Amino acid sequence: MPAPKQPPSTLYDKLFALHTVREQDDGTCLLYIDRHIVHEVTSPQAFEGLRNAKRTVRRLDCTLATTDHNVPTSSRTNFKSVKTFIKEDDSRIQCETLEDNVKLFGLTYFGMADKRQGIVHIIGPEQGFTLPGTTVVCGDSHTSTHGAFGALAFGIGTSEVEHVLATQTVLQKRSKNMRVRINGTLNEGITSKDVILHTIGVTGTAGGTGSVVEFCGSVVENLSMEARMSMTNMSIEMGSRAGLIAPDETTFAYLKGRPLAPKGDEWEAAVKHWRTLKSDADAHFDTTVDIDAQDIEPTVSWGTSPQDVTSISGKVPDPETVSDPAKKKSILRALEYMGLAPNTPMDQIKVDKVFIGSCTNARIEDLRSAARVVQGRKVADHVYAMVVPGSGLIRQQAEKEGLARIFREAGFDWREAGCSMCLGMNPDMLSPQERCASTSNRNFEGRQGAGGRTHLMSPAMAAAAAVTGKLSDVRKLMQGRQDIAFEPEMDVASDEDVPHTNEAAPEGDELVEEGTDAQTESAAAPAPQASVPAGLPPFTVLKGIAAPMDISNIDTDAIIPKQFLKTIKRTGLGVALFDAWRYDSKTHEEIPSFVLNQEPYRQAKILVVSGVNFGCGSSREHAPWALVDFGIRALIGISFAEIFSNNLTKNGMLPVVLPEKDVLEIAEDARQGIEVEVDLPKQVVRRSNGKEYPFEVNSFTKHCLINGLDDISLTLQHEKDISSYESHRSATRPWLDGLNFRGKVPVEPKTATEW
Ligand SMILES: CC(C)[C@H](C(=O)O)[C@@H](O)C(=O)O
Ligand code: SF4
Repeated sequence: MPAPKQPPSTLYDKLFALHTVREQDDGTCLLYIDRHIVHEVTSPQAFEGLRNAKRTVRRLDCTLATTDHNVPTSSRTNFKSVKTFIKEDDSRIQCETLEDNVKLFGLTYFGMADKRQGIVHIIGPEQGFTLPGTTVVCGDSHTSTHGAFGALAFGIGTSEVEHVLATQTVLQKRSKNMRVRINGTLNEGITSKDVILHTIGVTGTAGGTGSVVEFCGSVVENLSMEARMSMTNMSIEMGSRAGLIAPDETTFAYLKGRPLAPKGDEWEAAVKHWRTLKSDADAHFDTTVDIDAQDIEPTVSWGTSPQDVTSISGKVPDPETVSDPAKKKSILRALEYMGLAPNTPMDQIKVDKVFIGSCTNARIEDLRSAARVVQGRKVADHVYAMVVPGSGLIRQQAEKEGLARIFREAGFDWREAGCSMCLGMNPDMLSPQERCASTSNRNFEGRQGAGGRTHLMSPAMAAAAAVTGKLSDVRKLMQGRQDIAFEPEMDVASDEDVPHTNEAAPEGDELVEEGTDAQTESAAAPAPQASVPAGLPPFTVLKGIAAPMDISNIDTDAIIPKQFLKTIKRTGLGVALFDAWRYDSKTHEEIPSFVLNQEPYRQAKILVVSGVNFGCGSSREHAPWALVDFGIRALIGISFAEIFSNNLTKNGMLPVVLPEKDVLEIAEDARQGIEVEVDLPKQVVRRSNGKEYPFEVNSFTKHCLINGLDDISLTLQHEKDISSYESHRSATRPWLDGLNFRGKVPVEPKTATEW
């Protein structure tokens, strides 16, 4: 009998189906995770959970750890250990905690002494750990980067990190399908960073909410892998769950020969499978956005959200010309923060600092493109400019190609790999009011340092700003210039002949060679039995004071700023909730006008948000932890960012989504200090006048919240399904098993009983 004809599907639909271990009646699916990358910021509490429950890491061969956010980018020539190298206590503790967990659980780890260390989203692709057709997760919102390979890649919160470590799965609902089609030919001097900034300007930061976005069209097809990654990296800034690009010959050529990519016959089999990974011609997309390449100019941001962009030949917007009051208010607020006057030509804005780095633009091509602009020029006198390669290997390659020399001769600071000034969790930070031309992805208030002002742009544009001292059209600087070719192939293996900047063996890194056996053995260790569900406080009916907030796009950096992410605990963050808005930065006294500093809102149990897209940006679960620690258990709003919303429910909190009209009515009670009731069993919000507002909630989420159930124990009840999925995966996609890896791996893991 012929196989039933499959309906046309999108690449996302195919990837989702390929990874579904089981599906519940309400559509919640258990998805198998092929690749898990771990960093020091979002993992300590997850490992703590595993330790407490005496659970092990299910698939050591599918998990890779590195340290990136907290690491100083100063020279590592004298690096001995994290303990002696990292001066800030909280940063050091977070990195040491990762190293302790790496040893305890037996993870593969690229530590600071290893030249393969770097930003999570750079090292995964660089090593061939990220592969087409896989699911990739990390406790980090920019995991979307890996979607450039045709992988379903998305950020998760810390509770989900723990879930993946223990079960190698996540619970997911299907997203909608969105397509961004970019056709035509890019003009001279336009890079993929301009393309994605322009696209976000068109869609807005909430344009992709609820969707997985596939980028396609001739422009995308002609981009290199590095350039594609800059685009999928920023797909999270459109609010989408993930960004995807169908794998093609460019993808395969990039991956071939990478240390963790399949080899020999497995390579052939893998490529055969990868070639099937594309959307069918007649597949249905819920939304399509068409962009004409000719409309894209060098693009820069002027405000405090990645959607606040314009062309370098444009001007700072004038709020007086905007009729929508909410939009006008948000422009006014952004201009005040950015210290910009309306109608200022963008190319007259002077900068103090230039940052070339981050998971968006710290790859070798990015450095080449910046070096082309910089060569033979000097950094402007009043500017401090830095280049921070995305990994130790990129740094090494750039030195080999002479790029480092070009930067140094021009007056750039040439740094070691890490997240650096992208979010200032390490010593690289802006001072208040300092203005920075940055190749990173977020220009939120305080993102690069409290009071710092960020303008997002491409590496070439950032280089142009460095040498001219102001935002500048890079095309003018390139006129009549000969293009320099930087051709050497990048060596991504762990080559012991090439000395790393760290000569000494690290104290903390007890490493053994060739641990593949240990890896495979422990990967095959029997999964622990389900324990009694660890208790979350059950959520039934909540009645209390509701605090009103009416700003749109409140990001998680605002809810809990970066300096508070350096904790290894879940508790105690309530005092830091909305820190920059709640306390004066100089006196640290409460700002009386901020709602949570007022009575009765100090006792608020509910937030009523009458702006859209609350919780956008980072995946930090610290945001819900801070809210719950303050006393908030429910949020009522028009729309919430997806990772944030997920993180709420994993912490026993309820996001209630209602139409704007309803939210505004409830906000009225909130403003008057009247209590509001959220009834989860009946799925209604009730005002004191008795008016009820019904809301939707996924039945599985409702069940877990009402019963205070933790997902891991529930998932482990489906151990048989997970194991049989794994057997099928090994039989059909064997290249995904085991780390095909000749490098160093940590000492053997302890077993749960040894703890
Ligand atoms: C620290 C981490 C949770 C965060 C993220 O999720 O994105 C960070 O990488 C960021 O860019 O804000
Ligand atoms: S966005 Fe910045 S902080 Fe986040 S992972 Fe990328 S480089 Fe690091």
